[in-house]
Amino acid sequence: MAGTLDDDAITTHLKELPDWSRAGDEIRRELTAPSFLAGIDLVVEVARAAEEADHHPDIDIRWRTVTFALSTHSAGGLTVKDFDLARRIDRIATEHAAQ
Ligand SMILES: C[C@H](O)[C@H](O)[C@H]1CNC2=NC(N)=NC(=O)C2=N1
Repeated sequence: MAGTLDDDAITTHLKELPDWSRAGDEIRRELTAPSFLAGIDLVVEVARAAEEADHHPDIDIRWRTVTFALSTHSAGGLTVKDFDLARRIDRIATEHAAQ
């Protein structure tokens, strides 16, 4: 299993992910989809990517606003798996025109 990253490594990863912010042991991104259903489509695609990676975000859906939170619960902190999935979510968001 991937080990937890230290503060320096987390800061370095976050520099490449400007839409994500750290909140303790997790990173978060809030997105606004063009419509409620577009947000749901985005969530479904992220869910497929999460299953493929066997790594699952916490997801909050409020009309067109979707928030993803990533943490590696089994490791007790942030690992490369979180940043890999964050990059994947960014690509999916771009395809869905979510900001
Ligand atoms: C057995 C399986 O690999 C684990 O339960 C996975 C599933 N998805 C997970 N997702 C997240 N975010 N953190 C985990 O520690 C985690 N563990």
